Amino acid sequence: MGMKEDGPKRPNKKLLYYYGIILLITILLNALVMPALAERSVTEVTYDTFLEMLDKGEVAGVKRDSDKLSFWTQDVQQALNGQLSLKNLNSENLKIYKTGLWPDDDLTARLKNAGISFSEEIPTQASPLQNFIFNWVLPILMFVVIGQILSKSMAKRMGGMGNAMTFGKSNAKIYAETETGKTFADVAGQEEAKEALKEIVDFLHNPQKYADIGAVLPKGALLVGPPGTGKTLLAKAVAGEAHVPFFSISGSEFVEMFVGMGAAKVRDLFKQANEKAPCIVFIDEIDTIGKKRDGSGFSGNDEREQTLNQLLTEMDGFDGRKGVVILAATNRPESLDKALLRPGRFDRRIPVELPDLKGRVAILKVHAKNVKLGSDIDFDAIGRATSGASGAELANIINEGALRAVRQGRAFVTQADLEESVEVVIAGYQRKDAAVSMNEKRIVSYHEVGHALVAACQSHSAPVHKITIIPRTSGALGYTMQVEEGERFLMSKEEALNKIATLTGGRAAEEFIFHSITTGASNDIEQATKLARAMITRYGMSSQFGMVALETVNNQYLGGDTSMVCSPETARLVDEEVVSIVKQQYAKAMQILKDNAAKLNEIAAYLLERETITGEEFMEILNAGKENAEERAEAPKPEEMQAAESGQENGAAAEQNS
Ligand SMILES: Nc1ncnc2c1ncn2[C@@H]1O[C@H](COP(=O)(O)OP(=O)(O)OP(=O)(O)O)[C@@H](O)[C@H]1O
Ligand SMILES: [Zn+2]
Repeated sequence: MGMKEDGPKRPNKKLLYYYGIILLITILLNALVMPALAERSVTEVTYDTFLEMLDKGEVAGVKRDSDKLSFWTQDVQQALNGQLSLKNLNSENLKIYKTGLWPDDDLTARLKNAGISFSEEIPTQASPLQNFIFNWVLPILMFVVIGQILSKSMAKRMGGMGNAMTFGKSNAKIYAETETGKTFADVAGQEEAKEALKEIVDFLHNPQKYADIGAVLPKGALLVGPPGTGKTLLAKAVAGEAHVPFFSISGSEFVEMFVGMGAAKVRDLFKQANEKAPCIVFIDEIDTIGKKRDGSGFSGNDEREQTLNQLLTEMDGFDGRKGVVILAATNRPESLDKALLRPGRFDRRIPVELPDLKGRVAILKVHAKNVKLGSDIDFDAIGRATSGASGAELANIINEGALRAVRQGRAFVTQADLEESVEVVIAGYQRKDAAVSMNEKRIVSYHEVGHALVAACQSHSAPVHKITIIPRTSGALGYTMQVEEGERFLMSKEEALNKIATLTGGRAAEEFIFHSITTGASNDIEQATKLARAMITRYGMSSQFGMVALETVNNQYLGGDTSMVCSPETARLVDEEVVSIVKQQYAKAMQILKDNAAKLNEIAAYLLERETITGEEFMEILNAGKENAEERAEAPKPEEMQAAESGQENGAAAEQNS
């Protein structure tokens, strides 16, 4: 375990270097700069000027060198004798002169007569000690003081590492949170993750039990999932349940440091963790240091690599039986260096997925625990309307709802508050001041009703929950919200096609009614294209290619950017099929709108007047005077508010008004 000795050694070495440099500077000053300065203050005069000054009695001391004669005035002599304070030495009248040597035999006698001191050697200053102090001790002391001040301020910038001279001993308080105060009860849903973590809690409670039987628990577990799903919360809950200290640091904190500091920080973290064992060490965003090392040799990020290597060394080095458990979180597991995932390191992987309907309802309830609720609250409805929302977003929805209640001067939260805050979280706040022209509002009305009508007239799409043309801060000028009735896991090919048709419904309505189109459909277009492409390349729903993966998803949890894994020729065919799918669905949507032109006009006018209509109102108008109305109502569809879902109509129309 080299790490223990390594820590303190490093700063000592640094200190030595530093003092070495100070010494060097001082020597240089004394050897080069001082004489040069002294040389400057010597004025060269002719020999007869010397004689003249000598006659006038201005010369107080003379020194003979092999090649020159130096002499000086009374003031200098006094200074040399220590009778004058040093600060006067610089003044004008304190001059040392020199002149060439002249064969002058009676000079000695004349000097003697005049009582002038003369020598072969320049008389040393009165106090050699003083000289020593000024030339050596003071400069060195000064450097030491400056060094201390600099290192302190440097340490401060590095996030309170304390004294830079003692890097190895930075204070525990930065990471440690002795009691997190969180328990598994604070984490709603995530039952599998909790189950997997319970073993770790048990181990921390009773390491001896595991040691006795010879079992070794994994040193580390990797929490993997999309942002905001409660990974940090789970790690805290483990520490809370086990009543052990919680050391937390984010991967990015390691990398922002100076070269070598990341590795030092890792060493430091583990040293402290070892001292406080049993404990939890939580490393958030581990991907920032744990990224795959590219074997390209010319790596632009030595610092990161060094930090990662140090982390691996530490993980191998420490004794798992002591009770230090390392939890790390990431939402880009695919980018992690394989070395991190080897046995003895983060060999246990705990998925922390987006909550399902049950999970969402549970999370809403957990966060509503301390919120005063009205009697009309229906968490189930909110849960259904928030498919795809993360725990963090759900927590936010509850809080937004409570804030809205306060704004409206109520003492409790109503269902309307929560419904509005769902929309705030999805699409931003209402923009009441947005100056959307009447003409644009009309276009938006038709666009949204177009979506809704196409959705409602197809058998396999989620019921319309709400249509609104109130602009939102996200730039949406309106949107149609579809909410499925239950949990949803699979999508059939037919449903996928219908979804594309629904997405094209907005643009189709614009074209049908106004014979001109706007930029308002950009988001619809993007989503329709994405889905059509995925059907072909990932879901095997293309008759042309069948069950062949033509794309890989690079990032499972973050937006899922993909890359094609096929020949350029195939890629071209895929593009063609994407175009053809979207075109077909657009034609289908257009046909639906043409068949229901009267309803389209009627509902759009109603929406324009009301600005927001509910799914029931929509269906009522749609079904009025229709015989086959019940057809749709009989096909209850599972949840999933289609992300088009709430289609945000961004685009130039929005930009013009903002
Ligand atoms: N399952 C859950 N139960 C209760 N609250 C949750 C849950 N998931 C998330 N939250 C809420 O969301 C907040 C943010 O979650 P947390 O920071 O743990 O997410 P994370 O997965 O670590 O996110 P990131 O990947 O962005 O770091 C929590 O503080 C909590 O309020
Ligand atoms: Zn749209």
